[in-house]
This record gives sequence, C-alpha cells and structure tokens, in this order.
Amino acid sequence: MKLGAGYPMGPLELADLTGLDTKKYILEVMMNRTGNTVFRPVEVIDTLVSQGKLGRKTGEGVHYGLERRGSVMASPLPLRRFTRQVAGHGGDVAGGKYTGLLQCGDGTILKPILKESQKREVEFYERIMSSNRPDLVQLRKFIPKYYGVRKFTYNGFEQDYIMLEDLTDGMLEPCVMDLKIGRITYDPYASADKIKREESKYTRCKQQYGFCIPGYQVYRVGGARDGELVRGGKEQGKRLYGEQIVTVIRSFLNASSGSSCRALLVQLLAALWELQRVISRGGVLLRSSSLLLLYDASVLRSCCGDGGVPACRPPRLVRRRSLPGASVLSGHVTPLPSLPLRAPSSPPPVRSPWGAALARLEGSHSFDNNYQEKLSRIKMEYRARLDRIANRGGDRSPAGLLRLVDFAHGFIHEDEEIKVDENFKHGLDNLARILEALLKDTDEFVFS
Ligand SMILES: Nc1ncnc2c1ncn2[C@@H]1O[C@H](COP(=O)(O)OP(=O)(O)OP(=O)(O)O)[C@@H](O)[C@H]1O
Ligand SMILES: O=P(O)(O)O[C@@H]1[C@@H](O)[C@H](OP(=O)(O)O)[C@@H](OP(=O)(O)O)[C@H](O)[C@H]1OP(=O)(O)O
Repeated sequence: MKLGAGYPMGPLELADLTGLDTKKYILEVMMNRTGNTVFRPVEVIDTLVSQGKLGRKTGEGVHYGLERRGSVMASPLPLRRFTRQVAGHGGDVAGGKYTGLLQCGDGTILKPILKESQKREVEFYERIMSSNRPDLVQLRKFIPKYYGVRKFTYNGFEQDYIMLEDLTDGMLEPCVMDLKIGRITYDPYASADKIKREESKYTRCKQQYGFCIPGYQVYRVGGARDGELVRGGKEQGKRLYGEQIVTVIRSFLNASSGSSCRALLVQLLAALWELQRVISRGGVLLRSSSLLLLYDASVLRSCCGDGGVPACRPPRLVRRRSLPGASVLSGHVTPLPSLPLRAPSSPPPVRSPWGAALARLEGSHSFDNNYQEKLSRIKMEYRARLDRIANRGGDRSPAGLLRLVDFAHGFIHEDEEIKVDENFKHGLDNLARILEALLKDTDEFVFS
C-alpha cells in the first residue's frame, strides 16, 4: 500500500513509517491535505487501522492514537477534558454535552465547533496554513499548528472539532494567560444586541488598555506557596481595570514580590515585538481573538526559584568608580572592552537568551520605537556578553511562548484591500508597554 500521488513527499511504503517519527509524519500528511480536503488523511489512517497498526474506535470518546515516536500505537487514546484551558467556552450543558476543549494525549487538543461563526474560524485556519502570502506566512508563526476538522464522539455526543497543537504540551507546570485583544470585541457583522453585550463587559479595562483578561493560571514559584496553582476566570477578569491589570500580569509572571525573570520577559517581548511588526503590515482583521502567553513554571523555578542568583541575571558585578565619559553605566566589570553598539554579527559561542533575543530583534524598527532608550539595547548586549563570558547558557531559561487563538471573528483581507487592524495593534502596543516597564524594573540587577 502506498500513500496516494499528490503527497508532497511522494509515494511511500507504509512499512517505512515504523522507523519514523510517526506523529510528525502523519500529521504532516494531514497538514498537507488541509485546503478543501481535510478529511482525506482519514483514508490513510483507516488503512493503518485495518492493518492493526493504529487504534481507532469511534463513539466512546476515543480517537486515532498516534505515538510520539516509533511504531504506530495499536490501542486508542482516550479523550479527556482539557484541564489546562483558562478561558472560553466550557462546562456541561443540558444533557451532559461538554462544550470545552478536549485533550487527545498525543500533543493535540480539540476545540468543538459550537456555533456558526466558527466556520469562519475554520476558514481562517485553512487559509493561514495554506497561503504563500508573506504577511500570512509571518503570522502563521504565531498560530498553533492546525490539523483540520474531525468528527469525534465524547460522552455520547458526536461533534465536529478543530484539531490543534496543544501549546502546553510538554510543560510540567503550564502557566497560561488569555488576553483578549482589542477595545472592540465584535466584528463588522455583529447584531445590535451582540454589540451591546460586548460593550457591557470588561468595559473599563478595554478602554484603558485595549485588551482584557478573561482567564489565566499560574503555578507559584518560590516562597511559602511554591508549586500552588492559582487560577483566575472571566468573572474576576470582568472586574479588573487600572493598575490591577499590571498586578495580575506581574503575578502571572511570578513577579509579585520582586522582579520578573529577565530571560522570560525578553523572550515574550521579542515575540511580541515581532507580532507587532507583523500586525502593522496589515492583512488581517482580528476581533475577539486572544493572545496566549505561556511558560513552564518548573523551568522558571530552575532559573529564578532557588533563592540564589537567578540564571537570567548576571553574576554579581564588581562596582568600580565610573569611568570618564561613561556616567550612564554606573557599574563595570574590569575585563570588558568597550561595548559594541550593535549585536555581534556572529552567533555567540554559548547559547544565551539574550543573544537569541537580540538576534531576533536585528532590523526590528519596533524595538527602537517601543523601547526608546538606546541604553536598554546597550544593557542587553552587555548582558549577552556577560552570559558568554560567564558561560551561563540559555538552557535553563524559561521558554516563554506567545500565540494567537480564537478566530471566530477573524478575517483575511484580499490583497488589494490590506489595511492595518488599529484596534488589535493598539492592544498589542499597550501590552508591550507593560512588559517593557517590567523589563526596565529588572535593569537594576544588571547595573547595581
Ligand atoms: N492550541 C491551544 N493550546 C492550548 N490551549 C489552548 C489552545 N487553544 C485554546 N486554548 C485554551 O482554551 C482557551 C479558550 O480558547 P478559545 O478562545 O479558542 O475558545 P473559545 O471558546 O472560542 O473562546 P470564547 O468564549 O472567548 O469565544 C484559551 O484561553 C486557552 O486556555
Ligand atoms: O454569546 P456569544 O455571541 O456566543 O458570545 C460569547 C459570549 O457570550 C461570551 O461572553 P460571556 O460568557 O462572558 O458572557 C464571550 O466570552 P468572554 O467573556 O471571553 O468575552 C465569548 O467570547 C463570546 O463568543 P465570541 O467571541 O465568539 O463572540
């Protein structure tokens, strides 16, 4: 049996799959078959099932089980409620139907298609994933991998689901914040009633910041509550405004009683600046979409949680009297030559979160626009140099992730009518300002 012609990787003996990363391989097939034929991979999987190489059982909350590596699993994986969901539709409705996200156990999640507007969400994913348009290709980096629409039965209810990469996969203590971006959270086709409902919630917060926080969860790092899971839902989110928003973001970053982790902030900011740049090019209209901030508290703990010197901060600097002409930089490490104004052109020999972040920022005009003080760039470069000198690599730095989800009100402009989504951009700009201020708060650790 061969995979059909038209698969980009060419015909392949199914027996060959045994030596491959089957999850990746089969899901790539699914990706390549999205477009208008998202269900076609089922034929391939059906063949695997009939050969006994893959478990499949519909009607009992189970699905095709794909093993992470090696051979295809013979037993099905059970579907479960996705307990890491922090916002959005959820819970049981009359008759026991569950409306929240499900988790497959193979690194994917299922989002139920519950209402008409989600057909638009499917269209959005299909187009983003298949387009060659440069702006959409750029945007794709910020969107979970999409594996098509599939029918599953859970708790006796058959339902279409959008199958997506689980962004928390592999995280031991996933910290997730859902920020719904935009002052306006209804689309241009909304009814008067819908507009009224949307305008009546998160009102102050949306006016003040251009975003709101419908949900988050964080595992505490350090202190007496180390390891505790703290969650905030939409009822709390609807009451938040003003400084409370910054407080909640600080708390989410595990920075309530001190400074945030610099490496985590730099990673989140570098991604956010890039997203700002992508959105500033126009191309899409995103209403009521969410920006997810994610990181793993267990990794943060190994960086900042042991009570010692956090790995994201430099070794204690030896303070010397200021050098003539260098009054801004109050502390200096003796062996350092004068600092370059640009990031080094060759990649640093030692992996460093700072080096990586700076490399991504090369050529980013929004970096300068958003973080006016050139001094900050110098400080970051200085820190990157220290990372290399001290041989303190980025391996322990918490991998901050930033992704966009929820496109029930997402639109892709045709080439000729591209315009910037000011509503969305405004929310991103304000979030960037908050994170930049938190980053500045950590500067004292670099130059103390
Ligand atoms: N790909 C993903 N990986 C991990 N978690 C996700 C993913 N997509 C969504 N989530 C989780 O599910 C939540 C809700 O997602 P989403 O906004 O898509 O659902 P929704 O029901 O359409 O929301 P709303 O009620 O605001 O329309 C997010 O806040 C996040 O916690
Ligand atoms: O009712 P709708 O039109 O499906 O819109 C829902 C909305 O009801 C829900 O509000 P609520 O549960 O807080 O009252 C929104 O949740 P948020 O609290 O996160 O704003 C949903 O986002 C709305 O869905 P949609 O984004 O598709 O309009």
